[in-house]
This record gives sequence, structure tokens and C-alpha cells, in this order.
Amino acid sequence: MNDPLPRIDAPLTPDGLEAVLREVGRRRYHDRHPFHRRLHGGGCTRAEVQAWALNRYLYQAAIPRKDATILARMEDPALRRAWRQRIIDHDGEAEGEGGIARWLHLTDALGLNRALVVSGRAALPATHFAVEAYVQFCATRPLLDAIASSLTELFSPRVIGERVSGMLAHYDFVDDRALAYFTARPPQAERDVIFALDHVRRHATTVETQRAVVEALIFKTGVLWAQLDALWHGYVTGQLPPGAWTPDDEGVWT
Ligand SMILES: O=C(O)c1cc(C(=O)O)c2c(n1)C(=O)C(=O)c1cc(C(=O)O)[nH]c1-2
Repeated sequence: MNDPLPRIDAPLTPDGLEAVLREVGRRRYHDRHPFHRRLHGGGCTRAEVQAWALNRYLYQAAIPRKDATILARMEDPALRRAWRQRIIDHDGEAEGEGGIARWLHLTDALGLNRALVVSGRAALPATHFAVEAYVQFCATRPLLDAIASSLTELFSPRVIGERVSGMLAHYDFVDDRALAYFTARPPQAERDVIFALDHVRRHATTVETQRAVVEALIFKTGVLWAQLDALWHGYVTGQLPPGAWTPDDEGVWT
């Protein structure tokens, strides 16, 4: 292994645990992935940006499902009150509102067929597997691990900032309106992560639970990384799985 993390052999202080969690992000978060460097640096073709948005829709659409499984397992009303806001952020209070709807503004602006995007039929197999693995993880692992797996959001404001400035600078087919999802997201992510980090700091106090929350965060960085690996393999290297989206698909689907 080229980057072993410090082993936890005795219980860490909350600050010590947070430092290990932040180190996981520093080493493994998807801002380091070559596909993101390409996307943010202007190296993607329009088709690659379209493929990224179409695939990433599945992640966005799965987030409230995974938060609903977490909510269903929370026995404390105070925890549920805090967590339920995440579902509202993504689904909105009414048709056309919320993060999923805003993501569809992006796919619309990129000229993608909405019905095709929403169906998930043209997404890469690995996107489906990665996203469903995240939902299953949160449905089946201890609640503390499920909460800890959301902590990749500690690192998302940085990657979102790079994305917005990079995409606006480099792609003439993208504008502020198309990227509205990303303007709305960072304050929500910050609020969510303050809550989740505080919870993990207070409840992961033994060696066993501390190791488990670190593993949960590592797992989640893998969920994000695998999606970008699949995009690179399919669209940059050109090894497209059967049935995956190509620019020729537009107009074929209704
Ligand atoms: O653009 C990004 O790089 C990025 C990363 C992440 C993340 O780190 O999991 C999320 C999001 N965006 C996001 O928009 C989002 O709603 C979200 C929810 C969650 C989660 O695990 O509950 N992560 C993320």
C-alpha cells in the first residue's frame, strides 16, 4: 500500500480522530482524480462533460434514498429533525425545487434528454454499482458508520469551488445558470458536515468505533473515486460499455 494511514491502537481524542479523518480526505478525496483535473482544467470535450453530468445524476438521485435509510434507523427525534433537512435539500418541498431539480437544469443546459438522464439507462454500469453500494452501506452498517460516510462533504466545498471557476473559465457551453446547483450546495454541505462531524467526534470514542468510522470514510472516497475511474475508462480511454451514453443518443430517446 502506498499510503498507509496511522493505525489506531488506543482511543484518540476527538481532535485526534478528526485529524485522521481529514487525512483520509487529503489523500483520497476525488478532487485528486485525473478526471476532475481534466474537467476543471478545461481538458474535457463537450461529450465528456455531458457524460459526467448524466452519470453524476444517479449519485444525486440516490442521496435522498440513502438519507431516508439513515433516517429510518435513527431512534432519537433530535437526530431525525436534523437529518431530514438533507432529504428536503435534494427533493425540495415541491415539484421543480431542490438539488435534484437543479441538477436537471445542468443536464438540460448541456442538451441532454431529460427522460434519458432520469431513467439511468445510459449511465455506466460502474456508476450504478458505486451509487447503490453507498445506499446499501448506509442501510446495513452501524448508524455511526453511515453518518461518518457522509463526511466526504468536509472536502466538497473545495472541489466545488474549483469546478465552478474552472468550468466557467473553460467551457463556453456552461454558464452561471447551468451551474446553479453548485452555488446552492456549499452552505448546505457545511451545515450538514458540522452536524455529522460533531456526532462522530462525540460517539466514536473507542478504538473499534474509531477504526470503523475511518473505514467508512475510506469506503465513501472509493464510491466517489470509482465513478470517475469509470468515466475515464469509458470516455477518455474510449472503452465504452455496451448501452452507455454517446452523443449520438440524443434525439434517439423520447
Ligand atoms: O461535487 C462534489 O464533488 C460532491 C461531493 C459530495 C461528496 O463528497 O460526497 C457530495 C456532493 N457533491 C453533493 O452535491 C451532495 O449533495 C452530497 C451529498 C453527500 C452525502 O454523502 O450525503 N455527498 C455529497
